[in-house]
Amino acid sequence: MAEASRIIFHTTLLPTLHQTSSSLRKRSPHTISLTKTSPAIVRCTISTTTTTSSSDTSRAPATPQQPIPWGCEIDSLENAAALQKWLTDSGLPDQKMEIKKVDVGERGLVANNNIRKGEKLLFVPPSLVISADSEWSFPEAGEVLKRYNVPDWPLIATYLISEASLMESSRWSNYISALPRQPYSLLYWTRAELDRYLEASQIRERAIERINNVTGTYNDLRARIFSKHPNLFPEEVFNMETFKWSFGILFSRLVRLPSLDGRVALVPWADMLNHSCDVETFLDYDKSTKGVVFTTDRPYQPGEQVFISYGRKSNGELLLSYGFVPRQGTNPRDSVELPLMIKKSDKCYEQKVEALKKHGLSASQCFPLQVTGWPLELIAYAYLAVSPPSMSGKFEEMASAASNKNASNKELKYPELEEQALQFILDSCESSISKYTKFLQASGSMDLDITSPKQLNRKVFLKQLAVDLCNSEQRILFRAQYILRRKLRDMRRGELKALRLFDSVTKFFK
Ligand SMILES: C[S@@+](CC[C@H](N)C(=O)[O-])C[C@H]1O[C@@H](n2cnc3c(N)ncnc32)[C@H](O)[C@@H]1O
Repeated sequence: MAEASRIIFHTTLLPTLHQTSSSLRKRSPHTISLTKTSPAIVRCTISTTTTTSSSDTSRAPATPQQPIPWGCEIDSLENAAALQKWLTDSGLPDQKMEIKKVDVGERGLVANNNIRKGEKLLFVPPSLVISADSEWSFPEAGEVLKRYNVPDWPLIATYLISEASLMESSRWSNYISALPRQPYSLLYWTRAELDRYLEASQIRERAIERINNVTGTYNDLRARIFSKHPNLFPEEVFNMETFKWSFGILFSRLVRLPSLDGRVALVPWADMLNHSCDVETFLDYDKSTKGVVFTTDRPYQPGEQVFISYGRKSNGELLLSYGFVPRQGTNPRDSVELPLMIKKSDKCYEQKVEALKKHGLSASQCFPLQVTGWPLELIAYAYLAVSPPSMSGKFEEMASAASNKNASNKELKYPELEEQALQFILDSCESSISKYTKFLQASGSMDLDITSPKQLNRKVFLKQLAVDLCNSEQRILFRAQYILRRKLRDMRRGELKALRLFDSVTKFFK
């Protein structure tokens, strides 16, 4: 599935983060009423008074918010048969899979026939795909958004809400009824939950940034477009709550199709496939069969769940967009963000920060560590951090290598700084490790303030996800710590040996 580029929200929609819940118009309590908005089309209006939508995530309420009135429970098969029938009636060819309850991912596609390795599956035709070009049931609403050049993500998010609110009147009603009412995603974690459970992980920052982007995007659409066309975009339907839902759906289901120039789309049916870190097969548009397909990288027997890859993502990224953490040690692409920083007490602090700024970096920067190693950029940053004033002539070169814009990508070598640079990275690793240890130790005694069983379930679930994430991230840090300590020990032993040799040689000449 596609990863939202952070730029997407900023292209034409500038996030303005000043709208607070108090400034939202007051409405009656959460109700579903069906209001005729055109002779042929019925639009569902919903209210969000019971929710506390806020641009400031720190104001988010501590309890889950009112569910939106469409979609279904995430683990429910209630609308799956209707979806499958509608897809078949609408041109989806016979399938070798069906929607079932599964062990991994709650609902998924399961083989009902033998499937060979290298076989193409799905063949979802373009008419069953939702993209920025899809026809709107309310064409006027689509035309307005296109006039304002709204980028694909917010456009599709608005489209989904518009179609969902039409209930049975939308051609996508069977699809939308089978979508989760509350997608698993960090968008649904409150600020307090992010602070509490993800304190040790850099994913917390990413989640806050993402929530703020979604809020900013909605506020911008509202200020620039919705408020000027209230008949097309009534606030009862197009509000923060429904946008959170639609962005949650997009983050967890939208796919980028490389053969269609990387265009993004929701692909009903294909989006029932769950992710496996072992699988190396991705969805794409197949020009020869004119459908969205994937090619199996292994055989499946009837009854076996079929998987695709959502991309080479770390466990943190999977939690951020899809709301799950793979079992520890099963994700070869797993990584952890290691924060590094130039100390304010550094004699060359200003010069170093200046050099970093020139290359789009700052005094504190995160780099990904994998079990298999770390990027050259991280080493370059570490060299810069430990460089003495006598090496100021090299700051520019180091900063350039620390940014991934360094075209040659060749490793910098400063033997005189190597030991200090490795020690610097080790110190950063150990400081991160201690944050994880603190969280993991405290996690056993958390959640004593629970007042209801529903709250308990949510808290236990979120805590388990956080514990799984922290264990997997800490494991990578432990590995890096082991390697760094060994390298430093070898280096220091080597130096000691050289020193002893030098000592005996000087004695010899005495
Ligand atoms: C594209 S949808 C897949 C279909 C989904 N299971 C459903 O029932 O709608 C992505 C969502 O499926 C679930 N999922 C996918 N792969 C998973 C996995 N390996 N482990 C746990 N949950 C998974 C997550 O809830 C994720 O947000």
